[in-house]
Amino acid sequence: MATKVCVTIAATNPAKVVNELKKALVKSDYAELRLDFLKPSKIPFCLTLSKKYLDRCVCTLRPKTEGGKFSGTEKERISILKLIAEFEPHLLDVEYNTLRKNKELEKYFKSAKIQTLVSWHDFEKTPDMQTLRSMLKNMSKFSKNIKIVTTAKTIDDTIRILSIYKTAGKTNLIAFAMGDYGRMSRILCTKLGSPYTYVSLGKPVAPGQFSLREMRTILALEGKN
Ligand SMILES: O=C1C[C@@](O)(C(=O)O)C[C@@H](O)[C@@H]1O
Repeated sequence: MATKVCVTIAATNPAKVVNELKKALVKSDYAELRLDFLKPSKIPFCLTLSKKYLDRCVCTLRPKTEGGKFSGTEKERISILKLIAEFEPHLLDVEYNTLRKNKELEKYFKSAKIQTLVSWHDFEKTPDMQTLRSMLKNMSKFSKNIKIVTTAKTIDDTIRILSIYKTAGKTNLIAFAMGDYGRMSRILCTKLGSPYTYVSLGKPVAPGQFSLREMRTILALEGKN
């Protein structure tokens, strides 16, 4: 099966988002809409403009506490997350820490049968194996789609994050590390079971991201993509 990629789109106005989305989806399987890069008031219009592509989109509304840009209150963010859910994207990325603290939101997504991607990031390090394993276990209570993204400062960090695929069980796990040392994990995660890997359209949105062109070139070396 061909390896799948997802272009992160972090544009700051709805017209640009749709423009980049159209470009991205020519060569990418999915696109991630980083809706936290938009003013909250512009998000509904952006979703309407992107509507026909949303079945290939992962929607993300990352708060500042998790390395995102969302500028409104947490109450606003929760209500926008519910609005995004109504548009039924391919996946709705929701942080583990958001779901853990908000049982009502968890119930809402479950009863509306929303496909969530429960996510957790560490922008400083890659925790030890035991911590990673228990994160995976705890996150799997919320969704079968799980994303754990850490920061690698050594090759051992990169090997450790990739090692958690051994305990992924039936989950759809996306696990890799950011940073230069983590770059190889962005490729290898797809070989270990990740449903896709994140790339950029041009400039990296996160440390170590390959561009769509670079990743497609790397994957084509295998002859199956
Ligand atoms: O979680 C991720 C992965 C990412 O941080 C990356 O490192 O490619 C990019 C983010 O936009 C996305 O939500």
